[in-house]
Amino acid sequence: MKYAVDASKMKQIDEFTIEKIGIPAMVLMERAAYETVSVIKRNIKRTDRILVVCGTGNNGGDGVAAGRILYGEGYDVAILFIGEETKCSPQMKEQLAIARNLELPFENCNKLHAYNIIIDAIFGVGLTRPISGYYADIIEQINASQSKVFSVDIPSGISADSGKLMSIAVKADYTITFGYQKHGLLLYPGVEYAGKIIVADIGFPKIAAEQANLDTFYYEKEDLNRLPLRKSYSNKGSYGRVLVIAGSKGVSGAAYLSAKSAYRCGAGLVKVMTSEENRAIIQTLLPEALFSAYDEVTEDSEGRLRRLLSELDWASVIVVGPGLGQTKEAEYLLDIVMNKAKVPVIYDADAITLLAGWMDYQKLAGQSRIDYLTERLQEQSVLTPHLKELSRLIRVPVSDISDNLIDTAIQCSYNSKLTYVMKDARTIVSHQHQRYINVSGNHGMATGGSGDVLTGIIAALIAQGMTLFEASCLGVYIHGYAGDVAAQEKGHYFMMAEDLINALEKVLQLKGQ
Ligand SMILES: NC(=O)C1=CN([C@@H]2O[C@H](COP(=O)(O)OP(=O)(O)OC[C@H]3O[C@@H](n4cnc5c(N)ncnc54)[C@H](O)[C@@H]3O)[C@@H](O)[C@H]2O)[C@@H](O)CC1
Ligand SMILES: [K+]
Repeated sequence: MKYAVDASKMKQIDEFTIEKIGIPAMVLMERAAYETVSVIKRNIKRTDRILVVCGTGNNGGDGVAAGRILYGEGYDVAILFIGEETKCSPQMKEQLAIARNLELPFENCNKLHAYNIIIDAIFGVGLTRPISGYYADIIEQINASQSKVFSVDIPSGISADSGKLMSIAVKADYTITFGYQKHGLLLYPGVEYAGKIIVADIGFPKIAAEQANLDTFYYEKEDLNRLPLRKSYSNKGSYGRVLVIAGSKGVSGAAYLSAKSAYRCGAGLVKVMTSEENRAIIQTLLPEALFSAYDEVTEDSEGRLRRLLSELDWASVIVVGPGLGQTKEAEYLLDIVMNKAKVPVIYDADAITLLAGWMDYQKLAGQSRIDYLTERLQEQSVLTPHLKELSRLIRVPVSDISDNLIDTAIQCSYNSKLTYVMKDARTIVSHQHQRYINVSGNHGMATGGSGDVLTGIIAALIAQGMTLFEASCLGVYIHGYAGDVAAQEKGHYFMMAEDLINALEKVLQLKGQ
């Protein structure tokens, strides 16, 4: 598990390190420059011509210092300084003075084509407004060049907070980022602009991060070790009972995928509750699953309610929604789950659309929609909307959500005990003040049934004793990792949801490796 920061957290860490600990800003800058140089040296030739493009802030200062170090080692380097010198930060002024004392060559912009390596040190985490004019022209020229580009801290033009373009951004081959991953390097489109990302330690002390209360993290391969322990002295009762309330007349695929994924991730028992019509197909495709019809024709309504309640009591975790439809019947089932379930519930797909419909009906808008969910759903609930479903749920346009993923996640969960899994190319899991950004997965997973698999995985992890937030983060990571394995084996075009389930075999075996 690693933390990621936005611009304001990074500033807090910087300031604490400099002001409270007493490490001078110039020392940090020199270390940043050395780390940058060491990555660059590993990836260029002695004969390359290097242009360092520097802005007025400390990002520019890092660039000038890196240029100076390379120059000292005999590389062919020039500095292109863009901006007004009077507006430079104190450290940038110092770096410029040192470079001039050493008579480093300074270049002007129309010579960009004469260099084949560009160090992009125009803007870092201090970028606060859209880029225009001269700066935008230079960035356009960098992107049009054939040069190999190294971005210092973050590609200039990418928002460190959201990953969005501040009108235009440098397309880098490598990004050397300091101290911590930045949100903007993990989120789209920033991740595509960054190229290969190297997180370099430049000596921020641990205590600086602690006082900044870092609250956003991501997982890496070793986090697969978080999978719940399996004990040798155990039986199927030890690993929980997942009830999947899914599917409708003639729609059985979602229920099957969810239930099978839950089994494949270690759940002890999985029961599919679906339409009687799906009995034969579910029992044929997944004989391991228990079966219960929610629409048995022989029952009266009281008998039916009693049976449904006993199924809820049987479960240690409930999934409701995949392929359930939006009929009166689905509404009835959802209502029972919302009011009667005493165990964790994962609300997915049609269940989320139905919830949105209820709020439309009650004419709720804005924050009151989020508050309604907080009040109406029991604390032990996970909601797994993709952005379109989330848009319907909280009545915010999809474009606004995707421009402000992290802020939306904060808004949904800071005052609530619910866990939100906001599914996108970079899924965000949010619970109270903590957020997880998922970095596994690929576009081959944008295929029918992929979400049903995720729901099953999360349910299995909850069934085996993980907290809802932990299970959601790890579930999303495993799901994406399985997608990466499937893409490798089958290709992005060919792969489909069933391949994700098959790939779980390899992913889960990575635990302990
Ligand atoms: N403060 C520190 O101790 C350290 C900072 N470091 C570097 O410093 C960077 C942050 O430095 P700064 O906070 O000085 O900020 P930046 O260097 O990222 O850029 C801010 C400068 O650009 C200007 N600016 C912002 N948006 C603009 C726009 N759209 N058009 C034109 N000008 C614009 C600002 O007015 C300011 O002068 C980090 O990304 C990192 O590279 C590193 O040296 C490590 C230590
Ligand atoms: K930069």
